[in-house]
Amino acid sequence: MATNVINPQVTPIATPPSGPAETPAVSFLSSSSTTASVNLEAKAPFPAIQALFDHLHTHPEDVAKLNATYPHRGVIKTAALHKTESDQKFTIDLSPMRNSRITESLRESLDPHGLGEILNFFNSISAQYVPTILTSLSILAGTDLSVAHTSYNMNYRLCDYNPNTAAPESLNGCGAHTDYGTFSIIFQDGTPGLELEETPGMWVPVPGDATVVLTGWCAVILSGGRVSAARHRVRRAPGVRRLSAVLFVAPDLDVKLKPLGDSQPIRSFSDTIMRGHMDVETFKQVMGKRWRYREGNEEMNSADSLSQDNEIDNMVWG
Ligand SMILES: O=C(O)CCC(=O)C(=O)O
Ligand SMILES: [Fe+2]
Repeated sequence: MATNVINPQVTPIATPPSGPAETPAVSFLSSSSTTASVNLEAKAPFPAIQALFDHLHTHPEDVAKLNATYPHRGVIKTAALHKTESDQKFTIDLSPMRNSRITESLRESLDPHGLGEILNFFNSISAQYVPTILTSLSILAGTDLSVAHTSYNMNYRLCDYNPNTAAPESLNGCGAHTDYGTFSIIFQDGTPGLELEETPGMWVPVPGDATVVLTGWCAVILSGGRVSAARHRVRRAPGVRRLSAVLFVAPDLDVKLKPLGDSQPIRSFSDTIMRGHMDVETFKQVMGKRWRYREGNEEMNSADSLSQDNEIDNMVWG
């Protein structure tokens, strides 16, 4: 069993009581920390993930069928093939809602190339670990976060940082960002590249075989600022392929984004947040636009692109 402590000088302060043998041990590093160390027996099925990417890279007819299940934005994103300035990676975005649109016949074509195994992995990880992690995070937040997570609003993402992109020498795998939701569990194939911003501008590498839980904007808001968000990025080594699998967990789409519970927030939030004027769905749309721009999957006018970071800060903070 691997224990991945990213910042060992900080004493874990929130370890849930030990439960049955299969209960994962999750320890967050400190109340201002942005990462958790996790003991996960589970390893993501990277041979299956590689097989799925390899198959889709060479079978455009299956890409077209997969994308047709979510015509709004597609499922496999390959902007990095022709955009040098965007993130140099390919992604496959799945979610329980989208997966229900994948037909039996498409499953029959893609299951031999890993899809079935990958979906089983995400489904089992979410059932096994998400409630425990929410419980641990609730200790740090000082309030029960599970009340805002009743519908399992999740996304499953596979990333292929592949040397075969438009800018093979670019170090930019995934630009600096903070995830929008409550937390994300990142599984890695052993290849380094993931980095956390410990203090502004100071990037700390995460070991390539660590599984980490990173908190996002919704955790900051719901916890009244008691939980901080983990800004992160992925650097590429030219010529080296890196695979990752990420499970994103967010509050229910209709939840009003404001500090939960009765205690006073420890940071000053904007009126929009304090009055609960923004729901998770709207916040996700604003964040998603910025996200797709960075990844090269959506255009944005240049005025928007410059102000997006500030836009989120202004929306959240007073
Ligand atoms: O590939 C990784 O390790 C992280 C990816 C990531 O941060 C994301 O997709 O939000
Ligand atoms: Fe992320």
